[in-house]
Amino acid sequence: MECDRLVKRYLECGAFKGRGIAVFTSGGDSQGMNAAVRSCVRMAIYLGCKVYFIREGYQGMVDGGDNIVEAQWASVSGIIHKGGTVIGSARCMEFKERPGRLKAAKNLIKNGISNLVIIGGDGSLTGANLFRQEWSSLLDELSSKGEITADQKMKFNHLNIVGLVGSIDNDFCGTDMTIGTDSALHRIVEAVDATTSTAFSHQRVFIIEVMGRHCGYLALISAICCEADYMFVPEEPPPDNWPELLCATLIQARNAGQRQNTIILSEGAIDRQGNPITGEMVKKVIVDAVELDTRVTVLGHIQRGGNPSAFDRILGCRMGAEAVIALMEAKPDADPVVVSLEGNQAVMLPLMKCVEKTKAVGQAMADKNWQMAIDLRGKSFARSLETYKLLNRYTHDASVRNDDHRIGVMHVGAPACGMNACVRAFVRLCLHRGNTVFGIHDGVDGLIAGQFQEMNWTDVSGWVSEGGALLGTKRTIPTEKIGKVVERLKEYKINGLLLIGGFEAFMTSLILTKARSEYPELNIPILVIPSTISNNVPGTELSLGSDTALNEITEICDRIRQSAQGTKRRVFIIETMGGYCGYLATLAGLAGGADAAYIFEEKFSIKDLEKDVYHMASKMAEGVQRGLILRNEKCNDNYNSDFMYRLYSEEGKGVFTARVNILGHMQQGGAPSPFDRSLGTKLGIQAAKWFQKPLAATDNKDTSCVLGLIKREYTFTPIIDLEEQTVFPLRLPKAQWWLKLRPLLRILAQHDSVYEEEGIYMPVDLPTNTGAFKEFLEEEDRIRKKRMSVVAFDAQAQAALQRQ
Ligand SMILES: Nc1ncnc2c1ncn2[C@@H]1O[C@H](COP(=O)(O)OP(=O)(O)OP(=O)(O)O)[C@@H](O)[C@H]1O
Ligand SMILES: O=P(O)(O)OC[C@H]1O[C@](O)(CO)[C@@H](O)[C@@H]1O
Ligand SMILES: [Mg+2]
Repeated sequence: MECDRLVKRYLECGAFKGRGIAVFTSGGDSQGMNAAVRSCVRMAIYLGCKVYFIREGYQGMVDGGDNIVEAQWASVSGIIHKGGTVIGSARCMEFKERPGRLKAAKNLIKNGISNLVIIGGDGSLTGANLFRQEWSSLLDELSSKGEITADQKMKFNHLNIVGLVGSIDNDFCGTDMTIGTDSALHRIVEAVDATTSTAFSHQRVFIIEVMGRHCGYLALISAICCEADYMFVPEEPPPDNWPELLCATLIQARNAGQRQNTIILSEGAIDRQGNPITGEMVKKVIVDAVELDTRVTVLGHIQRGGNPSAFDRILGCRMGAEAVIALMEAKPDADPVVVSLEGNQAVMLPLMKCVEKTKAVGQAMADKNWQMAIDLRGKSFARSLETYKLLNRYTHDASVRNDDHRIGVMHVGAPACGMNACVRAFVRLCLHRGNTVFGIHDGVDGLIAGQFQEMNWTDVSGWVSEGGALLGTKRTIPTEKIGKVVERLKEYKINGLLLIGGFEAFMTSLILTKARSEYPELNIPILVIPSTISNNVPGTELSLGSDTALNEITEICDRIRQSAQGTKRRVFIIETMGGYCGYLATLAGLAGGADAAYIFEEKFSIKDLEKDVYHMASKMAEGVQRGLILRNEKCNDNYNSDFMYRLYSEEGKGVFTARVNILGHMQQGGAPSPFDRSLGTKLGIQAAKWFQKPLAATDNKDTSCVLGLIKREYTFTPIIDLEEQTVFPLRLPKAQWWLKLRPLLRILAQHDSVYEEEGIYMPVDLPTNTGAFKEFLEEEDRIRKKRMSVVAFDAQAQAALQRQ
């Protein structure tokens, strides 16, 4: 099987021996900062650097002393699941002035540090850039005052900096997501789901104020995720007559049968004159004009609290490692970079350009150039804004009507979170364009049985927050039943079909498309939206529902590990779903800080298992109490969960005990994650737009596609083209982008084999004068020593047991 390994980076262990590097967190804390700190420390140690924490952000740098401490591998153990930042963060006024920065420079040089990883927001990164620009003049001043030696001045004449954007606000231009934003959205969505139920009981209006400073991202996405009736964001102040518009919207919703309303207000919301719009102002408007019972809830710092989401942990891991590599490879004359995320790819962007662009948004807002502010926030922001507006208009769009369109929407496969949001958005936009939409219940079986429901605007109200598949779903594919499917489609005059589901939806579409020559009635546009927790459908990098599943697994792993507190050394073997696809096991392994994640795509032998068991034992010997091993349900028929349990139990005797957890259907999740809600909504919109073309009968391959997310773009790929990109017996796409994350998972788990793999599996006739051969020997030596320490520990433990 072909794997997407193109992006694999080869870096030798110890390649940058002796370099001094420091990592710190600054500005408002955010969830995921710990994952980034952990990753920086471990990658730096892997590369042979001496790595320091600077506690309390710039304040610790200015104060020096105990605030600058060397970090060890174990210093970052057991922190990945924690919110906030274990090394502290601060807003430091002293650093804004030169004397403060002078003290900071002296403290860094005293500790031999001239490489900095800054994890913070735009302010922190601006400060770091200024510091770097001033560095040589600061050194001149320190040297002239005799506070550093000439040697030190020479040795540390250059300051390298790399930025990681850690902030819940997602206000930094250049990255799709800043570390912490996704977790803040989790908090907001949980809170709004909670207020919605009480609002329903009392028929109330809730105005929820969310953070974000001058950026409306959190407000905008949470408005989409929570079906808010009205929203205020700073980048697009409401029209001057907003009080009337707002009240009319609320009344319209009530007339349509809604018992409650949600209004999302960004803390930075302003009117078109630039004056703040507050929760109390909005409340007064509603109470005075329409006398609805209204409450204001300010979510405040709750949004910055709690455990990081799976996404933020993974983002922190990826960005942290990339930052250290970028720092080590930085040339003195090159511009400093910020590590960003573009789609699924980590990219390095010029830090100052991003800071300037970020500042330009503020300027555009100050100039009341709202369109410019939106454009500068990026395409995704503008698209989200459009999505929100489209779904909140109750009126039909008279300008673009397609009244002859009769489109069916159904699920095929297992339920996945986000499916309902997708149906809601699809139904509403289609209705908006004058189409007739039929919800087909219970998949292909329901279609054949004629379970068609004509959908109205209000039929899908409240669907975004619902897990599972409200239309019902089944795994049946129409192999032997094409004739019956065609009969029903004809009966209901269906001239377009949307399938939202997993590999079975893909198969159904392929079967129907291939049957077009036999059944001309199937010459209708057919679209598949991949939606499965397994993330195994070709034509997309991410399928709907997989983010919720990942969060479920991550949370369960946290709980399982915690359950062993007080228990002596224990290893948990956790089996995840996914069929043959190792996506969930790998990503949950990264998010959970797992020691290993076994997947089908990456072959492993008994030797690997043996090595991992010894590795685990040696970690335990060094004081680690708990181990986490993930295995995908189909990673290997013979080395199944029971086998692994027995292996770990047997080999761990006297050192640790083992337990197995097979997670099963709980991975499908309860309430959808914010990402799945918003992805489902956006995919539904894209699908509805796709169907607005004339629905002419044609067997053109472009009329049967998969709608996926590829490199952050919504992409329509003809299903016929995807056939050759698929391994059908394994139900897998041939290329899977996430396989490139495997080496990182192993490095962060201190899995020595990873980057020396070539060394270990080297042919025996390797010339002995090569570096690779030397590495091979060193690796052998390391493993041998580890084994000895395990054996020694084992003997000690056994002796102790005998004494009892
Ligand atoms: N222009 C600047 N020059 C020097 N230092 C700065 C500058 N701007 C910010 N800093 C330093 O960075 C710290 C954090 O900045 P700020 O409070 O703007 O938060 P941030 O990094 O933007 O994060 P967030 O906005 O997410 O809270 C400041 O307290 C200060 O120490
Ligand atoms: O924690 P503090 O200092 O009260 O700052 C709150 C601000 O920090 C953030 O949480 C992050 O920048 C903003 O959303 C909010 O305006
Ligand atoms: Mg900021």
